[in-house]
Amino acid sequence: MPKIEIMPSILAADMGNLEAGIRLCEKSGADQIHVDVMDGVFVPNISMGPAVAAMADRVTDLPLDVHLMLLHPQNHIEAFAKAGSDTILIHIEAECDVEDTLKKIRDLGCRPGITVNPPTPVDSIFQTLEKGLVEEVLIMSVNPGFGGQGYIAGVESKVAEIRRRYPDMLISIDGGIGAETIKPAAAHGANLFVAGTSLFKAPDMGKAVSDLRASAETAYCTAL
Ligand SMILES: O=C(CO)[C@H](O)[C@H](O)COP(=O)(O)O
Repeated sequence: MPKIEIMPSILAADMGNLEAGIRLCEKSGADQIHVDVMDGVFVPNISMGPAVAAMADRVTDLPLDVHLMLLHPQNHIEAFAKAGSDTILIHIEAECDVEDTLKKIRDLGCRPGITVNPPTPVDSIFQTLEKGLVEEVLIMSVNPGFGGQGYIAGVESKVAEIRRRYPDMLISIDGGIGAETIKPAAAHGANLFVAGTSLFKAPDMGKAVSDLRASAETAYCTAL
């Protein structure tokens, strides 16, 4: 079984005290910090930029998994690499030369990742995977732009298809992940789980992280 990792999305943190939110993730046993970057064009919302990623990098030793919901990610990867990102994910739907941008992310010393929106067929990313340009696939289980949305059931078939073709790939799922929805996602082969609302609204984030991890591990094993 691949390592199950829980990645809190700091989009759901109190923006008035983001540093405390990041420290809470670390104290709660999270594995990585997920940073949601929105440009108000690719998605109808604006969130955070490289300065926030740099702050996160200063306050935690956890890896930063940076999700660029940007129409033109190629213009910003250098800034996010400099800010201390460990993984930089771009969208297959972005207006850029996707292969070239993934190569540049790797050249900048980061792990390149590719993200797929709910309406986009999974085979759209196969060429990038075949060419070995991707180290993490992120399957969106909500239409991107806002936290706190409901999980779109059925996207797990994309996870299963990637896991079948690429048994060693890191596969993350993002959107509406909580105690129940993590189970089908894990049972279909996801091993990295982004959770915003369910973790930041939990009365005890440490318990919520352990419970999510335990549910995912059980669901993953049961499916084998
Ligand atoms: O990418 C995102 C939104 O575009 C968020 O990461 C995602 O929605 C997680 O938040 P929540 O767990 O609250 O759904």
